[in-house]
Amino acid sequence: MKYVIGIDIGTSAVKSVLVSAEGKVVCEHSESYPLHRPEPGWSEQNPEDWADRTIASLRRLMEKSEADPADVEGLSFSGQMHGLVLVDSKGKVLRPAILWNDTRTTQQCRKIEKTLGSKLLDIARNRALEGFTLPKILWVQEHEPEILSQADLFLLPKDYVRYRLTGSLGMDYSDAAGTLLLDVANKVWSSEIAEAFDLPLSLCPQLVESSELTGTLLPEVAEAAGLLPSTRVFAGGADNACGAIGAGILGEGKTMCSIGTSGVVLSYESRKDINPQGKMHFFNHGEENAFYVMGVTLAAGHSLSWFKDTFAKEASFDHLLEGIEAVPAGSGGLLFTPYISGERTPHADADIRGSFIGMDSGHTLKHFARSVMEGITFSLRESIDIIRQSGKDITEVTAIGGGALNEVWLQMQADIFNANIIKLESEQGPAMGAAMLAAYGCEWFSSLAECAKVFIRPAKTYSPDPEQAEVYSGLFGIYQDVYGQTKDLNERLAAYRK
Ligand SMILES: Nc1ncnc2c1ncn2[C@@H]1O[C@H](COP(=O)(O)OP(=O)(O)O)[C@@H](O)[C@H]1O
Ligand SMILES: O=C(CO)[C@@H](O)[C@H](O)COP(=O)(O)O
Repeated sequence: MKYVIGIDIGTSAVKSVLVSAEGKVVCEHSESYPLHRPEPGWSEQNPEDWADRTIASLRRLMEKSEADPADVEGLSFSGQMHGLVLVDSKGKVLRPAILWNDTRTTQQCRKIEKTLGSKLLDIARNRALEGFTLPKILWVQEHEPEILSQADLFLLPKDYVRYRLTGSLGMDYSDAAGTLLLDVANKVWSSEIAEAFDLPLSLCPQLVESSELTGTLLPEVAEAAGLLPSTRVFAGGADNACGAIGAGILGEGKTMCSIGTSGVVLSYESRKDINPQGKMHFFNHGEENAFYVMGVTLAAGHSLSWFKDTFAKEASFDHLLEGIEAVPAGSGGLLFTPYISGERTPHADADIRGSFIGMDSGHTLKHFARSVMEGITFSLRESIDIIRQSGKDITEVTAIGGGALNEVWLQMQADIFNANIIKLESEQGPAMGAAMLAAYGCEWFSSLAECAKVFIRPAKTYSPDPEQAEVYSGLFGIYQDVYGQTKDLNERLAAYRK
């Protein structure tokens, strides 16, 4: 039996899957790591935690599966996007990584817009958002110049882990697209953007394709991970690009919805010359010379995990959501907006915060839990609508991420999106996509699409219930009004956020 391994460096944990040549996930293992919030709006992780937990996760995967290490032909990565890792010329990390959901960089975003004007959308194809990497580099330039002056390279989370496992440095196009330093259509670093902010182009790592061979495991890493030093390591991609591969979003007309820490609605795009004018993200795919458009809910799964940790800490997700189907659609008039860390799509607003509207003395913990799930899903529906308005037909959506573990949530997605929802055998889309990149890199298949025919296993389809869809359609209008009605209140409350 031969295998590949996919590793997803998520925000909450690293997840590893061992996948057979038939595309079956024979074993999976997850190791979590902390997220630090030293100031309101900041979000940091220690890159060493990612590397350490990845090696531990590989060791446990090999021990649990009892697979022969000689049968593991290759591995690859998926990683949370945009996080800034600065390393010196010896590869030493210079400060904690600043993550995708850190919103300290509003001023730097305004500076980017002012300096580049329309060139930003022409070259990087995306607007300046707090989560992206260039604003983070400019924040370090302004607030910690002594750190930036020591930096030899910037890396993204999975690139740092790959470097620690193989000793080789590089970044793939799908992740580079989320930095705002890439000329997305032409697949080169933009000297124009770098020069505009006095950044040397040498700060940007060598660019590679996601399926490119980048080396083999360092002997000491191989020993610690229970693998062979000859194991081939392929570059990998952004978690959303890998999620797209793992969900089979490999052709026009295909759409996925991922509910991880963030929430994402993503549609395949083959044209490199479209410019969504910043309404949606537009990034390079992990498939060569393909792209995708995407909308992001900053706190999707995070809203539910925040709710659980705050109000039902001892409960598991399954326990918290047990019986949730008995609460009617609309949660008895309780409406939640998932803006607990600000929002991206359609409201690029780092200052907005969440609300529960319509609290009633009859509401129970279950009403609140259901309204959190509904609010998250309404937010994702806003991205579905923008993609539909751009001319794409969305009748079927593949669901991945931790949120796809709950059947009621899958049905809710069908009802709120008014589309069929496909659940796959494994919800581990990004890790599966990384495993597929390794399988393609190992030349088991002639293309990712051929690999998808074998590796992607639909398990169940959820179709919209017309009555529920009708109820949700009415509520969606009310949901959409909450942003405008709470914006000013939240701006006034911002002074009290300490
Ligand atoms: N059993 C479950 N039912 C519903 N939602 C779940 C369940 N388990 C996890 N989740 C949701 O999935 C999220 C984690 O998803 P995951 O894809 O692992 O995230 P990430 O890749 O960002 O680390 C949690 O924040 C939670 O909201
Ligand atoms: O910022 C984005 C995409 O632009 C996020 O989607 C991150 O890539 C993190 O993803 P998860 O940890 O939620 O999978």
